[in-house]
Amino acid sequence: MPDKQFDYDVLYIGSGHGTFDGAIPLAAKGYKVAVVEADLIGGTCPNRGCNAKIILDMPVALRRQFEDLNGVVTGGVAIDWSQNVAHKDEVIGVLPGFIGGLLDSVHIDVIHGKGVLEDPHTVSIDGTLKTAGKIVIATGLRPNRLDIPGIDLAHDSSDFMNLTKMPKKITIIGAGYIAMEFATIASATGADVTVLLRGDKALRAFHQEFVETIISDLEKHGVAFKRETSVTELKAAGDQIEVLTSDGQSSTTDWVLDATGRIPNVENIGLEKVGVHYTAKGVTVNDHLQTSVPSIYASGDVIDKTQPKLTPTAIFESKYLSAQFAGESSDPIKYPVIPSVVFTTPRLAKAGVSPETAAAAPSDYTVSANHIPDDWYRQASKETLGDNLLVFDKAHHLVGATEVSNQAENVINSLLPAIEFKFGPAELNRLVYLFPSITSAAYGQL
Ligand SMILES: Cc1cc2nc3c(=O)[nH]c(=O)nc-3n(C[C@H](O)[C@H](O)[C@H](O)COP(=O)(O)OP(=O)(O)OC[C@H]3O[C@@H](n4cnc5c(N)ncnc54)[C@H](O)[C@@H]3O)c2cc1C
Ligand SMILES: NC(=O)c1ccc[n+]([C@@H]2O[C@H](COP(=O)([O-])OP(=O)(O)OC[C@H]3O[C@@H](n4cnc5c(N)ncnc54)[C@H](O)[C@@H]3O)[C@@H](O)[C@H]2O)c1
Repeated sequence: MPDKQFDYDVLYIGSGHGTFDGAIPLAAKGYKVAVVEADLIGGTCPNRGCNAKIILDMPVALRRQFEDLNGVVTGGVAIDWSQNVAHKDEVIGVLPGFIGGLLDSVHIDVIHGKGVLEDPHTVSIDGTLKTAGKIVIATGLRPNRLDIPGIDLAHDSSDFMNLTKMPKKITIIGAGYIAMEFATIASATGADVTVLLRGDKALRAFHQEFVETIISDLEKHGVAFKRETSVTELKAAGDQIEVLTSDGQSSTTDWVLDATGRIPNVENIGLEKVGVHYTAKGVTVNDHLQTSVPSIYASGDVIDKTQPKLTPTAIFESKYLSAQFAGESSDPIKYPVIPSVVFTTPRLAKAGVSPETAAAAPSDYTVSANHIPDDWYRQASKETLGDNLLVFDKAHHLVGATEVSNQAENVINSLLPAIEFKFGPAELNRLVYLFPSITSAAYGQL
Protein backbone atom coordinates (compact mmCIF):
# COMPACT_ATOMS: atom_id res chain seq x y z
CA MET A 1 0.00 0.00 0.00
CA PRO A 2 1.07 3.64 -0.44
CA ASP A 3 4.03 4.63 1.76
CA LYS A 4 3.64 7.95 3.62
CA GLN A 5 7.33 8.60 4.45
CA PHE A 6 8.14 9.69 0.86
CA ASP A 7 6.70 12.33 -1.46
CA TYR A 8 5.71 9.52 -3.88
CA ASP A 9 5.28 5.78 -3.91
CA VAL A 10 6.92 5.60 -7.35
CA LEU A 11 8.85 8.23 -9.30
CA TYR A 12 9.71 7.58 -12.94
CA ILE A 13 12.57 9.37 -14.73
CA GLY A 14 11.43 9.64 -18.37
CA SER A 15 7.87 9.63 -19.74
CA GLY A 16 8.03 7.19 -22.69
CA HIS A 17 6.27 3.85 -23.10
CA GLY A 18 8.71 2.42 -20.53
CA THR A 19 6.85 4.64 -18.06
CA PHE A 20 3.32 5.65 -18.93
CA ASP A 21 1.71 2.31 -19.87
CA GLY A 22 2.46 1.09 -16.33
CA ALA A 23 2.38 4.38 -14.38
CA ILE A 24 -1.22 5.16 -15.40
CA PRO A 25 -2.81 1.92 -14.10
CA LEU A 26 -0.65 2.14 -10.96
CA ALA A 27 -1.83 5.67 -10.17
CA ALA A 28 -5.42 4.64 -10.98
CA LYS A 29 -5.16 2.13 -8.12
CA GLY A 30 -4.42 4.95 -5.66
CA TYR A 31 -0.62 4.97 -5.64
CA LYS A 32 1.06 8.36 -5.57
CA VAL A 33 3.11 8.62 -8.75
CA ALA A 34 5.40 11.28 -10.30
CA VAL A 35 6.91 11.39 -13.79
CA VAL A 36 9.97 13.54 -14.49
CA GLU A 37 10.49 14.49 -18.15
CA ALA A 38 13.21 16.69 -19.63
CA ASP A 39 11.68 16.90 -23.10
CA LEU A 40 8.32 16.05 -24.72
CA ILE A 41 5.79 13.97 -22.75
CA GLY A 42 5.48 10.50 -24.29
CA GLY A 43 9.17 10.12 -25.17
CA THR A 44 10.66 8.88 -28.44
CA CYS A 45 7.98 6.61 -29.94
CA PRO A 46 5.12 9.09 -30.33
CA ASN A 47 7.19 12.23 -30.88
CA ARG A 48 10.25 11.18 -32.91
CA GLY A 49 9.98 7.43 -33.43
CA CYS A 50 7.28 4.93 -34.40
CA ASN A 51 4.23 7.20 -34.74
CA ALA A 52 6.07 9.99 -36.54
CA LYS A 53 7.84 7.56 -38.88
CA ILE A 54 4.77 5.51 -39.83
CA ILE A 55 2.84 8.62 -40.84
CA LEU A 56 5.64 9.63 -43.21
CA ASP A 57 5.67 6.04 -44.52
CA MET A 58 1.91 5.83 -45.28
CA PRO A 59 2.11 7.46 -48.73
CA VAL A 60 5.27 5.44 -49.44
CA ALA A 61 3.46 2.14 -48.83
CA LEU A 62 0.50 3.40 -50.84
CA ARG A 63 2.81 4.35 -53.71
CA ARG A 64 4.08 0.76 -53.70
CA GLN A 65 0.54 -0.60 -54.00
CA PHE A 66 -0.11 1.72 -56.95
CA GLU A 67 3.14 0.59 -58.54
CA ASP A 68 2.16 -3.08 -58.17
CA LEU A 69 -1.31 -2.42 -59.58
CA ASN A 70 0.07 -0.34 -62.43
CA GLY A 71 -2.15 -0.83 -65.46
CA VAL A 72 -5.17 -1.66 -63.30
CA VAL A 73 -4.81 1.67 -61.54
CA THR A 74 -3.68 4.35 -63.96
CA GLY A 75 -2.03 7.73 -63.37
CA GLY A 76 1.15 8.51 -61.47
CA VAL A 77 1.55 8.91 -57.73
CA ALA A 78 3.94 11.56 -56.43
CA ILE A 79 4.61 12.28 -52.76
CA ASP A 80 4.47 15.90 -51.65
CA TRP A 81 7.09 15.88 -48.89
CA SER A 82 6.17 19.18 -47.25
CA GLN A 83 2.50 18.07 -47.07
CA ASN A 84 3.63 14.71 -45.71
CA VAL A 85 5.65 16.38 -42.92
CA ALA A 86 2.82 18.84 -42.20
CA HIS A 87 0.37 15.93 -41.91
CA LYS A 88 2.77 14.11 -39.56
CA ASP A 89 3.11 17.24 -37.39
CA GLU A 90 -0.66 17.63 -37.27
CA VAL A 91 -1.23 14.04 -36.13
CA ILE A 92 1.61 13.75 -33.60
CA GLY A 93 1.56 17.37 -32.42
CA VAL A 94 -1.32 16.65 -30.05
CA LEU A 95 0.20 13.48 -28.56
CA PRO A 96 2.23 15.06 -25.70
CA GLY A 97 -0.94 16.88 -24.60
CA PHE A 98 -3.02 13.73 -24.97
CA ILE A 99 -0.59 11.55 -22.97
CA GLY A 100 -0.14 14.38 -20.44
CA GLY A 101 -3.93 14.45 -20.08
CA LEU A 102 -3.99 10.69 -19.36
CA LEU A 103 -1.33 11.17 -16.65
CA ASP A 104 -3.26 14.10 -15.22
CA SER A 105 -6.53 12.15 -15.19
CA VAL A 106 -5.11 9.74 -12.59
CA HIS A 107 -3.39 12.54 -10.63
CA ILE A 108 0.18 11.74 -11.65
CA ASP A 109 2.46 14.73 -10.97
CA VAL A 110 4.37 15.54 -14.16
CA ILE A 111 7.57 17.39 -13.27
CA HIS A 112 9.36 19.04 -16.19
CA GLY A 113 13.16 19.02 -15.97
CA LYS A 114 16.15 16.72 -15.86
CA GLY A 115 16.04 14.08 -13.12
CA VAL A 116 19.28 13.12 -11.35
CA LEU A 117 19.55 10.45 -8.67
CA GLU A 118 20.83 11.79 -5.35
CA ASP A 119 20.37 8.71 -3.13
CA PRO A 120 18.34 5.45 -3.29
CA HIS A 121 15.10 7.35 -2.62
CA THR A 122 15.81 10.89 -3.86
CA VAL A 123 15.83 12.53 -7.27
CA SER A 124 16.77 16.16 -7.87
CA ILE A 125 15.01 17.97 -10.69
CA ASP A 126 16.88 21.14 -11.53
CA GLY A 127 17.69 21.62 -7.83
CA THR A 128 14.33 20.55 -6.35
CA LEU A 129 14.46 17.31 -4.35
CA LYS A 130 11.67 14.70 -4.52
CA THR A 131 11.62 11.43 -2.63
CA ALA A 132 9.98 8.12 -3.56
CA GLY A 133 9.74 4.61 -2.14
CA LYS A 134 10.69 3.29 -5.57
CA ILE A 135 12.39 5.00 -8.50
CA VAL A 136 12.25 3.78 -12.12
CA ILE A 137 14.97 4.77 -14.58
CA ALA A 138 13.26 4.95 -17.99
CA THR A 139 15.51 7.42 -19.78
CA GLY A 140 15.66 5.59 -23.14
CA LEU A 141 18.29 5.96 -25.87
CA ARG A 142 19.72 8.79 -27.95
CA PRO A 143 21.34 8.71 -31.41
CA ASN A 144 24.95 7.56 -31.59
CA ARG A 145 27.32 10.08 -33.14
CA LEU A 146 30.22 8.74 -35.23
CA ASP A 147 33.56 9.85 -33.87
CA ILE A 148 34.97 11.32 -37.10
CA PRO A 149 36.06 14.81 -38.16
CA GLY A 150 33.16 16.90 -39.46
CA ILE A 151 30.41 14.81 -37.81
CA ASP A 152 28.58 18.05 -36.92
CA LEU A 153 27.64 18.22 -40.62
CA ALA A 154 25.58 15.01 -40.20
CA HIS A 155 22.00 14.73 -38.93
CA ASP A 156 19.89 12.25 -36.94
CA SER A 157 16.51 10.58 -37.46
CA SER A 158 14.60 13.45 -35.81
CA ASP A 159 16.19 15.96 -38.19
CA PHE A 160 15.15 13.76 -41.13
CA MET A 161 11.52 13.65 -40.01
CA ASN A 162 11.48 17.45 -39.65
CA LEU A 163 13.03 18.23 -43.05
CA THR A 164 10.87 20.88 -44.70
CA LYS A 165 12.30 20.07 -48.14
CA MET A 166 13.59 16.69 -49.30
CA PRO A 167 17.28 17.11 -50.30
CA LYS A 168 18.21 16.00 -53.83
CA LYS A 169 21.06 13.77 -52.67
CA ILE A 170 21.16 11.95 -49.32
CA THR A 171 23.96 9.80 -47.89
CA ILE A 172 23.03 7.41 -45.08
CA ILE A 173 25.69 5.93 -42.79
CA GLY A 174 24.68 2.54 -41.30
CA ALA A 175 22.30 -0.18 -42.45
CA GLY A 176 20.04 -0.86 -39.47
CA TYR A 177 16.35 -0.13 -38.91
CA ILE A 178 16.59 3.64 -39.31
CA ALA A 179 18.92 3.56 -42.33
CA MET A 180 16.73 1.11 -44.27
CA GLU A 181 13.39 2.69 -43.37
CA PHE A 182 14.54 6.23 -44.11
CA ALA A 183 16.30 5.18 -47.34
CA THR A 184 12.91 3.78 -48.43
CA ILE A 185 11.02 6.97 -47.56
CA ALA A 186 13.61 9.35 -49.04
CA SER A 187 13.94 7.36 -52.26
CA ALA A 188 10.16 7.11 -52.78
CA THR A 189 9.97 10.87 -52.28
CA GLY A 190 12.46 11.41 -55.10
CA ALA A 191 15.84 11.73 -53.36
CA ASP A 192 18.96 10.14 -54.80
CA VAL A 193 20.00 7.91 -51.86
CA THR A 194 23.31 6.18 -51.08
CA VAL A 195 23.61 3.81 -48.11
CA LEU A 196 27.12 3.18 -46.76
CA LEU A 197 27.60 -0.15 -44.94
CA ARG A 198 30.64 -0.58 -42.72
CA GLY A 199 30.49 -4.36 -43.26
CA ASP A 200 28.70 -6.44 -45.88
CA LYS A 201 25.38 -7.03 -44.06
CA ALA A 202 22.35 -4.87 -43.40
CA LEU A 203 19.76 -5.57 -40.65
CA ARG A 204 21.94 -8.19 -39.01
CA ALA A 205 19.19 -9.48 -36.69
CA PHE A 206 17.03 -10.52 -39.66
CA HIS A 207 17.07 -13.46 -42.10
CA GLN A 208 19.76 -12.37 -44.56
CA GLU A 209 18.20 -13.84 -47.70
CA PHE A 210 15.11 -11.68 -47.04
CA VAL A 211 17.27 -8.64 -46.27
CA GLU A 212 18.87 -9.08 -49.70
CA THR A 213 15.37 -9.11 -51.26
CA ILE A 214 14.83 -5.65 -49.79
CA ILE A 215 18.24 -4.38 -50.84
CA SER A 216 17.83 -5.51 -54.43
CA ASP A 217 14.33 -3.99 -54.55
CA LEU A 218 15.65 -0.69 -53.21
CA GLU A 219 18.47 -0.87 -55.77
CA LYS A 220 15.84 -1.30 -58.50
CA HIS A 221 14.23 1.86 -57.16
CA GLY A 222 17.55 3.74 -57.48
CA VAL A 223 19.12 3.41 -54.01
CA ALA A 224 22.89 2.73 -54.10
CA PHE A 225 24.41 0.42 -51.47
CA LYS A 226 28.16 0.55 -50.87
CA ARG A 227 29.43 -2.30 -48.69
CA GLU A 228 32.66 -2.44 -46.67
CA THR A 229 32.76 1.35 -46.80
CA SER A 230 33.44 3.33 -43.61
CA VAL A 231 33.15 7.09 -43.52
CA THR A 232 36.40 8.67 -42.33
CA GLU A 233 35.54 12.37 -42.57
CA LEU A 234 32.87 14.87 -43.58
CA LYS A 235 33.86 18.25 -45.03
CA ALA A 236 31.81 21.29 -45.97
CA ALA A 237 31.96 21.85 -49.75
CA GLY A 238 29.96 25.01 -50.48
CA ASP A 239 26.27 24.11 -50.05
CA GLN A 240 27.18 20.44 -50.14
CA ILE A 241 29.08 17.97 -47.98
CA GLU A 242 32.08 15.97 -49.08
CA VAL A 243 32.03 12.39 -47.76
CA LEU A 244 35.46 10.77 -47.47
CA THR A 245 35.52 6.98 -47.15
CA SER A 246 37.93 4.20 -46.13
CA ASP A 247 38.41 3.13 -49.77
CA GLY A 248 40.15 6.46 -50.41
CA GLN A 249 37.17 7.77 -52.42
CA SER A 250 35.23 10.96 -51.87
CA SER A 251 31.76 11.99 -53.02
CA THR A 252 29.53 15.00 -52.55
CA THR A 253 26.04 14.95 -51.13
CA ASP A 254 23.39 17.40 -49.92
CA TRP A 255 22.53 15.78 -46.61
CA VAL A 256 24.05 13.10 -44.37
CA LEU A 257 22.10 10.88 -41.97
CA ASP A 258 24.18 9.26 -39.22
CA ALA A 259 22.12 6.11 -38.54
CA THR A 260 24.80 4.16 -36.69
CA GLY A 261 22.64 3.09 -33.76
CA ARG A 262 21.27 4.47 -30.49
CA ILE A 263 22.98 4.55 -27.12
CA PRO A 264 21.53 4.52 -23.58
CA ASN A 265 20.98 7.69 -21.55
CA VAL A 266 22.99 6.60 -18.52
CA GLU A 267 25.46 9.47 -18.15
CA ASN A 268 25.09 12.36 -15.70
CA ILE A 269 22.00 10.99 -13.99
CA GLY A 270 23.72 10.01 -10.74
CA LEU A 271 24.05 6.26 -11.39
CA GLU A 272 27.65 6.11 -10.10
CA LYS A 273 26.88 8.27 -7.08
CA VAL A 274 24.01 6.01 -5.98
CA GLY A 275 25.68 2.73 -7.00
CA VAL A 276 23.46 1.65 -9.93
CA HIS A 277 25.49 -0.64 -12.20
CA TYR A 278 25.39 -0.20 -15.96
CA THR A 279 27.26 -1.16 -19.12
CA ALA A 280 27.63 0.44 -22.56
CA LYS A 281 24.33 -1.29 -23.45
CA GLY A 282 22.36 0.19 -20.55
CA VAL A 283 21.33 -0.28 -16.94
CA THR A 284 21.93 -3.74 -15.49
CA VAL A 285 18.79 -5.33 -13.98
CA ASN A 286 17.84 -8.66 -12.43
CA ASP A 287 14.84 -10.79 -13.43
CA HIS A 288 12.56 -8.36 -11.54
CA LEU A 289 13.93 -5.35 -13.48
CA GLN A 290 15.57 -4.25 -10.23
CA THR A 291 18.97 -2.56 -10.42
CA SER A 292 21.94 -3.09 -8.09
CA VAL A 293 20.18 -0.64 -5.70
CA PRO A 294 17.03 -2.44 -4.43
CA SER A 295 14.71 0.61 -4.44
CA ILE A 296 15.68 1.55 -8.02
CA TYR A 297 14.32 -0.23 -11.12
CA ALA A 298 14.73 0.27 -14.86
CA SER A 299 12.24 -0.01 -17.72
CA GLY A 300 12.30 0.24 -21.51
CA ASP A 301 15.17 0.87 -23.91
CA VAL A 302 17.63 1.99 -21.22
CA ILE A 303 17.89 -1.59 -19.88
CA ASP A 304 20.89 -3.71 -20.95
CA LYS A 305 18.92 -6.68 -22.35
CA THR A 306 18.80 -9.28 -25.09
CA GLN A 307 15.17 -8.53 -26.02
CA PRO A 308 14.72 -6.06 -28.90
CA LYS A 309 14.69 -2.43 -27.76
CA LEU A 310 11.24 -1.68 -29.14
CA THR A 311 8.00 -0.12 -27.98
CA PRO A 312 6.19 -3.45 -27.34
CA THR A 313 9.07 -4.51 -25.05
CA ALA A 314 8.95 -1.18 -23.18
CA ILE A 315 5.16 -1.47 -22.76
CA PHE A 316 5.46 -5.03 -21.43
CA GLU A 317 8.16 -3.98 -18.93
CA SER A 318 6.29 -0.94 -17.63
CA LYS A 319 3.13 -3.02 -17.15
CA TYR A 320 5.17 -5.76 -15.45
CA LEU A 321 6.62 -3.22 -12.97
CA SER A 322 3.19 -1.73 -12.38
CA ALA A 323 1.80 -5.13 -11.31
CA GLN A 324 4.87 -5.72 -9.10
CA PHE A 325 4.57 -2.34 -7.39
CA ALA A 326 0.85 -2.87 -6.80
CA GLY A 327 1.66 -6.20 -5.11
CA GLU A 328 -0.30 -8.19 -7.71
CA SER A 329 2.65 -10.42 -8.60
CA SER A 330 6.13 -11.16 -7.35
CA ASP A 331 7.06 -13.42 -10.28
CA PRO A 332 10.22 -12.79 -12.28
CA ILE A 333 9.60 -11.20 -15.66
CA LYS A 334 8.76 -13.74 -18.35
CA TYR A 335 8.91 -12.07 -21.74
CA PRO A 336 6.39 -13.21 -24.34
CA VAL A 337 7.38 -13.71 -27.98
CA ILE A 338 8.32 -10.18 -29.09
CA PRO A 339 7.80 -9.56 -32.81
CA SER A 340 9.79 -7.01 -34.79
CA VAL A 341 9.33 -5.36 -38.15
CA VAL A 342 11.32 -3.12 -40.45
CA PHE A 343 8.99 -0.71 -42.22
CA THR A 344 10.67 -0.81 -45.61
CA THR A 345 8.61 -1.62 -48.73
CA PRO A 346 8.36 -4.56 -48.76
CA ARG A 347 8.26 -4.97 -44.96
CA LEU A 348 10.43 -7.47 -43.12
CA ALA A 349 8.85 -8.96 -39.98
CA LYS A 350 9.59 -11.84 -37.66
CA ALA A 351 8.58 -13.51 -34.41
CA GLY A 352 9.70 -16.54 -32.41
CA VAL A 353 12.24 -19.17 -33.43
CA SER A 354 14.36 -17.97 -36.36
CA PRO A 355 15.06 -20.01 -39.51
CA GLU A 356 18.75 -19.95 -38.49
CA THR A 357 18.01 -21.55 -35.09
CA ALA A 358 15.79 -24.12 -36.81
CA ALA A 359 18.46 -24.95 -39.38
CA ALA A 360 21.00 -25.50 -36.58
CA ALA A 361 18.70 -28.03 -34.84
CA PRO A 362 17.03 -30.07 -37.62
CA SER A 363 15.95 -32.80 -35.21
CA ASP A 364 13.89 -30.24 -33.22
CA TYR A 365 12.33 -28.18 -35.99
CA THR A 366 10.93 -28.29 -39.50
CA VAL A 367 10.70 -25.25 -41.75
CA SER A 368 8.18 -24.64 -44.50
CA ALA A 369 8.76 -22.03 -47.20
CA ASN A 370 6.06 -20.07 -49.03
CA HIS A 371 6.50 -17.80 -52.03
CA ILE A 372 4.11 -14.88 -51.54
CA PRO A 373 3.13 -14.27 -55.22
CA ASP A 374 1.86 -17.90 -55.37
CA ASP A 375 -1.03 -17.02 -53.02
CA TRP A 376 -4.21 -15.94 -54.87
CA TYR A 377 -4.96 -13.34 -52.17
CA ARG A 378 -1.61 -11.64 -52.77
CA GLN A 379 -2.23 -11.90 -56.51
CA ALA A 380 -5.31 -9.73 -55.90
CA SER A 381 -3.00 -6.84 -55.03
CA LYS A 382 -0.41 -8.03 -57.61
CA GLU A 383 2.35 -8.50 -55.04
CA THR A 384 5.27 -9.49 -57.20
CA LEU A 385 7.84 -10.44 -54.58
CA GLY A 386 8.01 -11.85 -51.09
CA ASP A 387 8.66 -15.05 -49.19
CA ASN A 388 8.15 -16.46 -45.76
CA LEU A 389 9.58 -19.22 -43.62
CA LEU A 390 7.42 -20.89 -40.97
CA VAL A 391 9.16 -22.84 -38.21
CA PHE A 392 7.37 -25.78 -36.54
CA ASP A 393 8.39 -27.87 -33.51
CA LYS A 394 8.25 -31.70 -33.38
CA ALA A 395 4.55 -31.64 -32.48
CA HIS A 396 3.93 -29.38 -35.49
CA HIS A 397 3.16 -26.29 -33.40
CA LEU A 398 4.11 -23.06 -35.13
CA VAL A 399 7.02 -21.62 -33.09
CA GLY A 400 8.41 -18.99 -35.43
CA ALA A 401 7.72 -17.04 -38.60
CA THR A 402 9.61 -14.56 -40.72
CA GLU A 403 8.28 -12.84 -43.82
CA VAL A 404 9.32 -10.28 -46.40
CA SER A 405 6.28 -8.83 -48.19
CA ASN A 406 4.13 -5.72 -48.43
CA GLN A 407 1.90 -7.06 -45.65
CA ALA A 408 4.48 -8.85 -43.50
CA GLU A 409 3.67 -6.94 -40.27
CA ASN A 410 0.02 -7.97 -40.47
CA VAL A 411 0.87 -11.60 -41.26
CA ILE A 412 3.25 -11.84 -38.28
CA ASN A 413 0.78 -10.08 -35.96
CA SER A 414 -1.94 -12.51 -37.08
CA LEU A 415 0.24 -15.54 -36.41
CA LEU A 416 1.47 -14.25 -33.03
CA PRO A 417 -1.22 -15.87 -30.82
CA ALA A 418 -0.53 -19.26 -32.41
CA ILE A 419 3.20 -18.87 -31.71
CA GLU A 420 2.87 -17.47 -28.17
CA PHE A 421 0.20 -19.93 -27.00
CA LYS A 422 1.44 -22.90 -29.05
CA PHE A 423 -1.90 -23.55 -30.72
CA GLY A 424 -2.35 -27.18 -31.78
CA PRO A 425 -4.94 -28.64 -34.20
CA ALA A 426 -7.72 -28.38 -31.57
CA GLU A 427 -7.24 -24.63 -31.09
CA LEU A 428 -6.58 -23.95 -34.76
CA ASN A 429 -9.79 -25.75 -35.76
CA ARG A 430 -11.80 -23.49 -33.42
CA LEU A 431 -10.56 -20.35 -35.16
CA VAL A 432 -12.51 -19.01 -38.09
CA TYR A 433 -11.41 -15.84 -39.86
CA LEU A 434 -13.06 -13.15 -41.89
CA PHE A 435 -12.64 -14.19 -45.49
CA PRO A 436 -10.96 -12.98 -47.61
CA SER A 437 -8.38 -11.32 -45.36
CA ILE A 438 -4.67 -11.33 -44.68
CA THR A 439 -5.26 -13.33 -41.47
CA SER A 440 -7.10 -16.07 -43.31
CA ALA A 441 -4.29 -16.12 -45.90
CA ALA A 442 -1.69 -16.35 -43.11
CA TYR A 443 -3.43 -19.24 -41.30
CA GLY A 444 -4.19 -20.96 -44.59
CA GLN A 445 -0.45 -21.75 -44.78
CA LEU A 446 -0.39 -23.75 -41.50
C1 LIG B 1 13.26 6.84 -35.64
C2 LIG B 1 12.75 5.75 -34.73
C3 LIG B 1 11.75 4.92 -35.17
C4 LIG B 1 11.28 3.92 -34.33
N1 LIG B 1 10.29 3.10 -34.81
C5 LIG B 1 9.83 2.11 -34.04
C6 LIG B 1 8.78 1.27 -34.50
O1 LIG B 1 8.29 1.41 -35.62
N2 LIG B 1 8.33 0.28 -33.68
C7 LIG B 1 8.86 0.11 -32.42
O2 LIG B 1 8.40 -0.79 -31.71
N3 LIG B 1 9.85 0.89 -31.95
C8 LIG B 1 10.34 1.90 -32.72
N4 LIG B 1 11.33 2.72 -32.24
C9 LIG B 1 11.84 2.46 -30.88
C10 LIG B 1 10.90 3.07 -29.80
O3 LIG B 1 10.74 4.45 -30.04
C11 LIG B 1 11.50 2.84 -28.42
O4 LIG B 1 11.70 1.46 -28.23
C12 LIG B 1 10.60 3.36 -27.31
O5 LIG B 1 10.36 4.74 -27.46
C13 LIG B 1 11.25 3.09 -25.93
O6 LIG B 1 10.53 3.72 -24.90
P1 LIG B 1 11.29 4.19 -23.56
O7 LIG B 1 10.23 4.71 -22.66
O8 LIG B 1 12.16 3.10 -23.07
O9 LIG B 1 12.26 5.35 -24.01
P2 LIG B 1 11.93 6.81 -24.70
O10 LIG B 1 10.64 6.72 -25.42
O11 LIG B 1 13.15 7.14 -25.41
O12 LIG B 1 11.69 7.73 -23.43
C14 LIG B 1 12.71 8.16 -22.59
C15 LIG B 1 12.38 9.56 -22.11
O13 LIG B 1 13.26 9.90 -21.04
C16 LIG B 1 13.54 11.27 -21.12
N5 LIG B 1 14.77 11.49 -20.33
C17 LIG B 1 16.01 11.00 -20.57
N6 LIG B 1 16.85 11.36 -19.56
C18 LIG B 1 16.10 12.07 -18.68
C19 LIG B 1 16.39 12.68 -17.43
N7 LIG B 1 17.60 12.61 -16.87
N8 LIG B 1 15.39 13.33 -16.79
C20 LIG B 1 14.15 13.40 -17.33
N9 LIG B 1 13.82 12.83 -18.49
C21 LIG B 1 14.78 12.16 -19.16
C22 LIG B 1 13.70 11.52 -22.60
O14 LIG B 1 13.52 12.90 -22.90
C23 LIG B 1 12.58 10.65 -23.16
O15 LIG B 1 11.38 11.39 -23.30
C24 LIG B 1 11.82 3.75 -33.04
C25 LIG B 1 12.83 4.61 -32.58
C26 LIG B 1 13.29 5.61 -33.41
C27 LIG B 1 14.37 6.54 -32.92
N1 LIG C 1 10.72 -0.58 -37.05
C1 LIG C 1 11.23 -0.47 -35.84
O1 LIG C 1 10.84 -1.16 -34.91
C2 LIG C 1 12.34 0.52 -35.59
C3 LIG C 1 12.60 1.52 -36.50
C4 LIG C 1 13.61 2.43 -36.22
C5 LIG C 1 14.34 2.32 -35.05
N2 LIG C 1 14.05 1.33 -34.18
C6 LIG C 1 14.81 1.22 -32.91
O2 LIG C 1 15.84 2.17 -32.87
C7 LIG C 1 17.10 1.51 -32.70
C8 LIG C 1 18.13 2.28 -33.42
O3 LIG C 1 18.01 2.14 -34.83
P1 LIG C 1 19.31 2.28 -35.72
O4 LIG C 1 18.94 1.95 -37.10
O5 LIG C 1 19.97 3.58 -35.42
O6 LIG C 1 20.26 1.19 -35.08
P2 LIG C 1 20.61 -0.31 -35.51
O7 LIG C 1 21.35 -0.85 -34.36
O8 LIG C 1 19.43 -1.02 -36.04
O9 LIG C 1 21.62 -0.10 -36.74
C9 LIG C 1 22.84 0.57 -36.61
C10 LIG C 1 23.61 0.40 -37.92
O10 LIG C 1 24.79 1.20 -37.86
C11 LIG C 1 25.92 0.38 -38.17
N3 LIG C 1 27.06 0.94 -37.43
C12 LIG C 1 27.29 0.91 -36.10
N4 LIG C 1 28.44 1.54 -35.81
C13 LIG C 1 28.95 1.98 -36.99
C14 LIG C 1 30.12 2.68 -37.36
N5 LIG C 1 31.01 3.07 -36.45
N6 LIG C 1 30.31 2.96 -38.67
C15 LIG C 1 29.42 2.59 -39.60
N7 LIG C 1 28.30 1.90 -39.32
C16 LIG C 1 28.06 1.60 -38.02
C17 LIG C 1 25.52 -1.02 -37.75
O11 LIG C 1 26.31 -1.98 -38.41
C18 LIG C 1 24.06 -1.03 -38.19
O12 LIG C 1 23.96 -1.30 -39.56
C19 LIG C 1 16.86 0.10 -33.23
O13 LIG C 1 17.72 -0.84 -32.68
C20 LIG C 1 15.45 -0.14 -32.79
O14 LIG C 1 15.47 -0.52 -31.44
C21 LIG C 1 13.08 0.43 -34.43
